[in-house]
Amino acid sequence: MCGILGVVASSPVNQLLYDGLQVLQHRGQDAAGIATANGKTFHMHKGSGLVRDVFRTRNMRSLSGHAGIAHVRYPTAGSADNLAEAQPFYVNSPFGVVLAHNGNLTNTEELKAEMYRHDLRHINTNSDSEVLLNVFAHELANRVEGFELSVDAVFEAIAAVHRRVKGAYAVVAMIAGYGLVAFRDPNGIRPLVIGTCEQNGQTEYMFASESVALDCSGYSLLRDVEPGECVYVSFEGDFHSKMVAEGAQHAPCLFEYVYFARPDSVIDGASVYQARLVMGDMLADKVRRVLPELDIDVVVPIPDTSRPSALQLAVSLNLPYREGFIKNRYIGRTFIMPGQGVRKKSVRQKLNPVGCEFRDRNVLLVDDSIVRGTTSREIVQMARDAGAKKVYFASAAPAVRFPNVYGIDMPTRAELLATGRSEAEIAHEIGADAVIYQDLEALEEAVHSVNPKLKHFETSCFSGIYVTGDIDDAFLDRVESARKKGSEGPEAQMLDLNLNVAEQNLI
Ligand SMILES: O=P(O)(O)OC[C@H]1O[C@H](OP(=O)(O)OP(=O)(O)O)[C@H](O)[C@@H]1O
Ligand SMILES: NC(=O)CC[C@H](N)C(=O)O
Ligand SMILES: [Mg+2]
Repeated sequence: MCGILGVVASSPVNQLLYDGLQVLQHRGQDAAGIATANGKTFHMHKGSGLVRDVFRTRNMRSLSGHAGIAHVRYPTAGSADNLAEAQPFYVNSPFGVVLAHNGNLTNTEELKAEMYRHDLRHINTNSDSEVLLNVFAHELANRVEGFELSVDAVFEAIAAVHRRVKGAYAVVAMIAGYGLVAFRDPNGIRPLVIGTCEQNGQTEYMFASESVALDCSGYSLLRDVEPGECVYVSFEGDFHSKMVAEGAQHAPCLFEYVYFARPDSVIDGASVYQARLVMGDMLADKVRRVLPELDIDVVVPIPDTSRPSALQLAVSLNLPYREGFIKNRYIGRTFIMPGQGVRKKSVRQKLNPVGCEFRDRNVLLVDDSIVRGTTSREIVQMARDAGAKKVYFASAAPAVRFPNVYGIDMPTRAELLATGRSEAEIAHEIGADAVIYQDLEALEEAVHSVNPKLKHFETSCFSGIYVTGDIDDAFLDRVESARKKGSEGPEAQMLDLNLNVAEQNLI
């Protein structure tokens, strides 16, 4: 899950973008980049690592201009350590276009072949985002009259992008000399909000993956970019928008509410914090049903993300809530780290038990989700080592049994703890006395209750139902066999998919 930002302002935006990226750091820890527009010139700097490590003063100075886009990366295509896949991406025709993308395309291989054969465009990395940029640039070039670009041409180009591209994409892009474009896929799987701020007698616009970036930058949340909508803000600050996708149907990703987004963000009109509180209430109901004897002395959250749900669960069950694990504030999020080895090591570095909360007690550990089981396995053992009598483990999300193909690195069924296992087997696997999962209907209801307008969700990792309608067993099998062949990380998968394209379409 990456984080994206875009801004059209009336004064330099380099610091604004840097500060905004720091607030979105939880969405991607592998690489960061900023591109600014100054007249018809783009300035860009990107690198591997955290935001604070990528930008030096000299880099910041070179990022001049009153408009810009920015990105923090959590790779789901290509590889984690390939700097060439850090974003934004740049292409020089037409006009010069830069683009930053959150999500994952599901027809990358077909598009890549089309690019090569019909559009005569070269794609130089394994990133789906570079493909997306080139589709946009090609469709834009087809609509340029003389040397002028009209707003309608931008809208038509994005309409054509929606016809060609499948999967999840929330995007900010800039066209040199013209303006900033923001759009979201027709299902609105990935989030994108618009904020405004009055400065120097002008309305400034900011686009961000999460509203928290607006709050911290002094912008007010205006609304979300609608699924299938295209928003265009000229560098002079003129705002235009149009619904350009056919058959858009809103189905935001449920996992944003479970794990990815910061709790202080509002996504698609639903407060993530409130949704997590309701998840806690609903999970408490489930715990009551599964453990009617309720032989629990204390509720302990697994920091950070599960805290609001765990707190509300404890309130609902009338049980003490205790911070039994202390989190090292200098270690990042474990789940989005590349490589199982580093993820496993990081759990122990990140979380340490407070002995007195476990000794001779029956504890209910609460996490937002169990994916690979990296965290839960280690945590249950730590609780036992600290002297717990019984260890129950509750998850505010249902069992994750299916790969995610829309921008979360859960590519194979084999690496998901819950695939092919009953709840008793999962409990055995992580060493817990029992595991209690939220029901999917309850999770959907939790988010729906916070914004009743949200009726459908992207639930594939729990349900196996893929909203874009183009994912079948053959697709998943291909991803899985690519992953099996290679080492860990999305790299092997994408390399293999590209080979498939070469075999099927090009040679
Ligand atoms: O079953 P797993 O594969 O371990 O994945 C699930 C865990 O990973 C995440 O924590 P993470 O450390 O990434 O971030 P957090 O501090 O925001 O909870 C999530 O909150 C779970 O704790
Ligand atoms: N998680 C994401 O949004 C990833 C964006 C893009 N697919 C990449 O791998 O760089
Ligand atoms: Mg966690």
